[in-house]
Amino acid sequence: MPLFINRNQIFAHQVHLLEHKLRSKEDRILELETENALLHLRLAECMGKLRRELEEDAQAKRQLQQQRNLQRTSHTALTKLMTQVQELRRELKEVRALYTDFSSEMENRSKQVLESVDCLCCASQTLRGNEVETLQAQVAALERTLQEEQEKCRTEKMRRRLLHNALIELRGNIRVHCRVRPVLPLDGGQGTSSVSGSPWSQEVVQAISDDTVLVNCAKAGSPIMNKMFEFERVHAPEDSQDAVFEEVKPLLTSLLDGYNVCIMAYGQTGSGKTHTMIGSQDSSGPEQENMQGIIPKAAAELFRLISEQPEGTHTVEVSVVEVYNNEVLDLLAKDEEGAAVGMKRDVITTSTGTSEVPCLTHELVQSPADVLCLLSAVLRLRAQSPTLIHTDSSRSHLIVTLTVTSRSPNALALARRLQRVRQDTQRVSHREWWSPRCQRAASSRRPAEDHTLSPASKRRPAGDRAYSPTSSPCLSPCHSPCPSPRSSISQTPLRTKLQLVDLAGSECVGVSGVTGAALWESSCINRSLSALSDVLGALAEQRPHVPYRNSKLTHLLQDSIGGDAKLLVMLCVSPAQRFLSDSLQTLGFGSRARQVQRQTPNRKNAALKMK
Ligand SMILES: Nc1ncnc2c1ncn2[C@@H]1O[C@H](COP(=O)(O)OP(=O)(O)OP(=O)(O)O)[C@@H](O)[C@H]1O
Repeated sequence: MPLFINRNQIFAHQVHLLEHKLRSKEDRILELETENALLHLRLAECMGKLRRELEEDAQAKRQLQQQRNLQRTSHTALTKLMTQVQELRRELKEVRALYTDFSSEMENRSKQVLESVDCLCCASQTLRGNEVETLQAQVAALERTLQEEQEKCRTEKMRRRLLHNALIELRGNIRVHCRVRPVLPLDGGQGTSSVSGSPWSQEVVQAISDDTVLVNCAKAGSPIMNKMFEFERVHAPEDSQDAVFEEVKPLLTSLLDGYNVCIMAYGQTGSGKTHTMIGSQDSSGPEQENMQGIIPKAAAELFRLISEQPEGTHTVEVSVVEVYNNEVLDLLAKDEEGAAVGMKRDVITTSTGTSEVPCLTHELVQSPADVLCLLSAVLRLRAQSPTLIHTDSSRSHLIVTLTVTSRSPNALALARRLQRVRQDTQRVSHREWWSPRCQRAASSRRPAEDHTLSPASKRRPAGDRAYSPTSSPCLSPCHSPCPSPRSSISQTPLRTKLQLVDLAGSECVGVSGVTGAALWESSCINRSLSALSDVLGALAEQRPHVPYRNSKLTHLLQDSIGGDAKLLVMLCVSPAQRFLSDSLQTLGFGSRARQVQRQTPNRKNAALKMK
């Protein structure tokens, strides 16, 4: 073994030892770090657990608080309930007490009543026969008084109506009635078969009294906005055909007093014009009579009135025309084989200024049944076609005219008076017209044939575009009374016309969904109705020029609208929301018609003098 230990070796040994120590320290550090990391992990886990536990704790506390709140509110509610139960018990006790009192009182009273009934029975048994008779007489007298009072009331009502009618006549012989029909499946829109369930069929037009219609114009969801319209008579949906006719009937007596009468139904498509004027055709038997409209009922009433006149003094002729696509068709005309065909006719203005349809077929009728027979034959010819609104939509205006010729002594005298009045009026206006100044103006402006024209037609303003120079003194010897010398008027019968008009309905083509030929029909209908509206507007504003000739319809009805006929416009309206704007338009038309102030006719004065 060497004695000397190399220092280097010692150092190396020490270094080795130190390195060993270092390594073991490093291992220890590594171990400690690993431990530290594990401890961190465990700490994090513990922290998470602790946080969760804290949250659960907080939630449990919240739930506890909620439960406590719930307990508190339920306790309060329970207390209230208990108080209410106590109050109810108290009230029940009071009611029971009241009931007991009441029942005992009732018992007492019924006992008293029974006693008094017993007494009365005894008394009645003891009543002498003549006392009973006195009582019976008193009852009879009371009943009589009641009947008298009822009669007085009826007379008073009638007097009021007559006064009302007189007032209307003073206002110008135009009266406007309105009929609101019931809500029908067609109001609900296409494909709807029931009246309920569709917002369109909501009732917005209502007859609120005998003479007032109320319209709720508000849109869905917005506040109520009402408009009121007043007419001479307003019929509610439940009013029957008879009730409607009763209000029209008094007009017919005027026919025999020398007035022309015109009854015209106006309204949008499907509003009930045909139902009102002609009636329902699909029912049979006695029911059919109730469903008859104004035309058949008016014919029956006319013949009834005639039956009260001296026998054989009155004749009635019927003519029926249709205004279809602004053409006048004679529905009673027959072809060579005798088949009914709608034959085209013209409308002209006669020398007396009245409108006339030359060559129009007039059928002599002897009874209302004859009129019905003719009517049902011509209705087959009338243009009809289905639209989205109405399956039997009339595509034309129908004008049924009953001309009454009266030869009774009274009528002949009245006719003489009328002729004289007319001749005098014409002479005066002729003198006014044919003044030297006018002569000069006329000779410079008009061709030679003009002096065949009547003063009435000469006075027509130049703006009236259909001015006809072809007028002759008498175009239709049978149906246009013309001015004649005084010697020839002595036997002229009295002729009056009853015109019954079922107008075609106005329609919005977007809603009715018409195309092709029906679209053209629609535009013709709307144009003629707006011409009618223009005529009324011009008359209401008393404009010098009234555009009768803008349409065949207004030209045909010229005498009835602007002349001295008694005119009744029957406005037909649907009550439903779907047709609100159409209904407003119809009611506006009626209001305009009411504003027309016509001159009191000369024939009225003559008729009054006759009486
Ligand atoms: N007051 C009413 N009561 C019961 N039903 C009615 C009434 N008015 C109309 N109707 C019914 O409503 C429908 C349409 O009526 P109507 O044919 O008279 O309409 P309109 O006005 O003549 O239509 P259009 O102008 O299109 O010919 C018909 O089925 C008719 O029976």
